[in-house]
Order: sequence, then structure tokens, then C-alpha cells
Amino acid sequence: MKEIIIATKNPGKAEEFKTFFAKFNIKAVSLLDLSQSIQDVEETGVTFEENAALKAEQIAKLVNSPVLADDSGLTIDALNGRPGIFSARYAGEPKDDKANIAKVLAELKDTKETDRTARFVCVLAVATPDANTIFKKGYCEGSISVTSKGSNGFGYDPIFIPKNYTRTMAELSSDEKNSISHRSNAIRQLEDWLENL
Ligand SMILES: O=c1[nH]c(=O)c2ncn([C@@H]3O[C@H](COP(=O)(O)OP(=O)(O)OP(=O)(O)O)[C@@H](O)[C@H]3O)c2[nH]1
Ligand SMILES: [Mg+2]
Repeated sequence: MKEIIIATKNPGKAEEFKTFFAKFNIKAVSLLDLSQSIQDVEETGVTFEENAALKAEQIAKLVNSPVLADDSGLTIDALNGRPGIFSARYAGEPKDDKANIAKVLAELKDTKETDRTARFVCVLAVATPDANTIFKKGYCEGSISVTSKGSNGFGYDPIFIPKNYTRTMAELSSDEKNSISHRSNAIRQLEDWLENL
């Protein structure tokens, strides 16, 4: 079976990539699966693209094979696009999904339902030892709920209601999330590349 390394230490993302890539008969190996411990890549970029490239290219150099990285986040219109590239650590170190959710809900407490529009963004970067890095970007439109609901998924899923849904992303099954998510929209654009891996 073909393999690709995913430059992530996020178990929620890793699980989603394993499910997507199984459909292409490709084994997705995350940094959590490797026996060697890999230092965190510093995400010093100012865009999703820059951070995705940093992760993919630094890990590709280490392993000398194609590496895919995902830099993603939530952009909320009423917060001028925050948390954006700072989504993972919005409430500070160490990374804490519950604290991030509490911070967002507190910041939106006076924002009415129609003004709570938001979208998830996912930028994928594929770095190969002998070619330029390629990028694909996917979105998922929606809005921020008033309370946190559901236990599937990760991150901000319990407060994100996808457009045309009444449930939060964390109340959807993983198949439902994977059919509409920002990550799946970006991965679909990689299909040709995956078929030739
Ligand atoms: O509810 C969510 N459903 C999703 O599908 C999703 N995708 C991204 N996010 C948020 O954005 C951060 C990414 O930041 P990020 O790209 O730097 O990843 P990370 O630091 O978690 O892991 P790594 O891949 O860098 O190792 C994550 O931690 C989450 O807070 C999501 N939240
Ligand atoms: Mg990160």
C-alpha cells in the first residue's frame, strides 16, 4: 500500500486524513505514528499558506519523501477574521479546545445570531524533495452557535453550525462532517495528485 506522511500532531486531523486516504488506498501516517520523536515546527508564518509550507517542507527534508501538511482554522466575521491562523492556541498555551471555545463564545456574547457568520479554512501543502510545493485551499461556511453542543470531531466543532444545517459539526457523524468539511474540500482538489502518488 502506498503511504504519505502527514505533518501533523493533531489526533483529530490525523484521523480524518486516515479516513479520506483509505478511499484512495493510501496509508496516511501522521507524526504521532512515527517511532522517532519529531520536534514541533514553529508556525511563524502570517498566512495559512506560509504555515502549511513551513510544516510540509521542514518534515519533507527530515524524511526525504512527499509530505502533506494542513494549516487550518476558524475565521469569524464579527471578530475581524479571528481566531484565524491563531485558532489552535487562541486562549494561550498549552493548546486547549475548551478554553478556545469559551473565549470565542464570550467575545460573541453580544453578537446577534445573524451576525455570527464564520468559516473554517484548510490549506494543504504538499512538499516533495524534487518539486515545488503545491497548495490547495478548502472552505466550509457556517455560523457560531450560542452554546457548545456535541462531542464528535475536535477544536471548534461543538460551536460551528455548517450552512444549511441546524446541528453543530460535533453533532454530525464523522461521515457527515467529512462530506462537507473544509478539509475534504481541499483534499478533493488533490485527487489527481493522489492518483499518481
Ligand atoms: O472544530 C474544528 N474542526 C476542524 O475540522 C478544524 N480544523 C482546524 N481547526 C482549528 O484550527 C486549529 C488548527 O491549527 P493548526 O493548523 O496549526 O493545527 P494544530 O496546531 O492543531 O496541529 P498541527 O497540524 O499544526 O500539528 C485546530 O487546532 C482547531 O482549533 C478545527 N476546528
Ligand atoms: Mg499547529
